[in-house]
Amino acid sequence: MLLTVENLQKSFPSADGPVPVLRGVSFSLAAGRTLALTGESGSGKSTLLHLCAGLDAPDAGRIVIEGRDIAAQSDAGRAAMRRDTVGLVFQQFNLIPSLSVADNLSFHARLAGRDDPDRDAALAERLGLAAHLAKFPEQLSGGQQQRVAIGRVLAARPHLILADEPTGNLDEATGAAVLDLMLELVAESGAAFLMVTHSERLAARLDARLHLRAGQVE
Ligand SMILES: Nc1ncnc2c1ncn2[C@@H]1O[C@H](COP(=O)(O)OP(=O)(O)OP(=O)(O)O)[C@@H](O)[C@H]1O
Repeated sequence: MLLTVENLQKSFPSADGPVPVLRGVSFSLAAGRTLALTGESGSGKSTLLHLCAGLDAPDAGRIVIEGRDIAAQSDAGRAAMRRDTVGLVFQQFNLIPSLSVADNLSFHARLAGRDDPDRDAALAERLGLAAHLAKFPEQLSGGQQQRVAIGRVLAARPHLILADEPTGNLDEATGAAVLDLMLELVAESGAAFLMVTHSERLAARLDARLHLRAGQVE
């Protein structure tokens, strides 16, 4: 299994004491498979995604990525796993405004030491960005910006791609087209893909679904 999550627990502090958000979540995801993470607002989807990305640490339980327990790593070890193994796509595109589209595309691959100009050019072509490489993010539409964010992740060739409502800022038609393209490129890359979505329709396009209710898998 590429990703195995076992009995994950996470609470957040509040004035009335700790509030449990994840209450024993377990699942696994194989390489090349896509999984939609659904559930009501507040059910713990983003929290689960952030833990899988090593952006936060669980209170209990295990997150094993390619045989390594991410929670058992030091901060530096977690940062290295994020850089080398995991790719993240958020609802906010999070592009670097001062860098051109071309430099945004290759940014993560460079950090991971996997920069390949020929591959980047082919990826830009597939993403419909070839004519926009010298532009800056603010000169692109939302759909184009999200395609840059997706390309930036794919260019670094992560084995696990985590996406938090990646089409949430796009209109329905643009969102559906961007998701199709993302799924096609993810399938070609062989990565495992975990995506938070509120949309039943988008969730149905992935191989499987994990539905959270009040911090537990339903
Ligand atoms: N850093 C934090 N500190 C305190 N509480 C938090 C924190 N992050 C999340 N929470 C709480 O945890 C619960 C779950 O939040 P989470 O964002 O994981 O839900 P979600 O299912 O992704 O919701 P949505 O669909 O609205 O994005 C919420 O009640 C939220 O207020």
